[in-house]
Amino acid sequence: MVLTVQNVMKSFPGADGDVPVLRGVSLSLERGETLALTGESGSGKSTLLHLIGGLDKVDDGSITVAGREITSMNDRDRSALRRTEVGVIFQQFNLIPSLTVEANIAFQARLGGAFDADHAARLSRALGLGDHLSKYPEALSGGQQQRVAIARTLTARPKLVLADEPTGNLDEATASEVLGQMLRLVRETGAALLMVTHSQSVARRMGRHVHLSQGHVV
Ligand SMILES: Nc1ncnc2c1ncn2[C@@H]1O[C@H](COP(=O)(O)OP(=O)(O)OP(=O)(O)O)[C@@H](O)[C@H]1O
Repeated sequence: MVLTVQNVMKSFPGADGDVPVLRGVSLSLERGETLALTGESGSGKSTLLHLIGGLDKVDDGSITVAGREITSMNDRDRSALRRTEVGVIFQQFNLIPSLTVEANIAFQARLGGAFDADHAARLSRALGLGDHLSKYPEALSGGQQQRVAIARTLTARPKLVLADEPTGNLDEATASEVLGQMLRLVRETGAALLMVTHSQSVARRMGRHVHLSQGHVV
């Protein structure tokens, strides 16, 4: 199992006391599995992704990533795990403007000490970025920038990829193509993928689908 989420609870402070967002969420993902996470706006999808990514802390319950329980880890160990085992792809690409495409792609793997130039070159080619490696992000289209963000994440060989509406701001045809490339590469690298999406057509292309409602997975 790459990911096990057990009975996770999370509330945020509101005007009239704490407002529960996750009320006992459980799910799991095996190596190579792809899972779509849907739910209404405000249902807690991003919150759950942040907790799994170790960017926020649960109130109760446990989260195990690549065999390690993260809720009891200190911040340093959690960031180390995030660098080496977890890859995150958000709607905003968060590319570094002063680095070339090639350096952006290498960045995360270098940070985690796992850079493999051949692997990076293969991923760049597979994502159609071969001719753009010496350019800077500003010279690329949105779809190309998103492909760089995907290549950057997968170059680090994460066991778990967390994606929050990664193709949400691309036109339909480009979104479909980028998603196809991403799914193929995730499968090839054997990673597990958890993807938040509002799109039923995106959800249908994933191996499994869970829906977040009233603080529970249904
Ligand atoms: N840091 C925070 N402090 C207070 N409330 C928060 C915080 N983060 C999220 N919330 C609240 O938790 C609820 C769930 O938010 P979350 O962003 O997880 O929803 P979502 O399902 O990802 O929504 P969307 O589809 O609109 O992105 C919302 O009511 C939000 O206002």
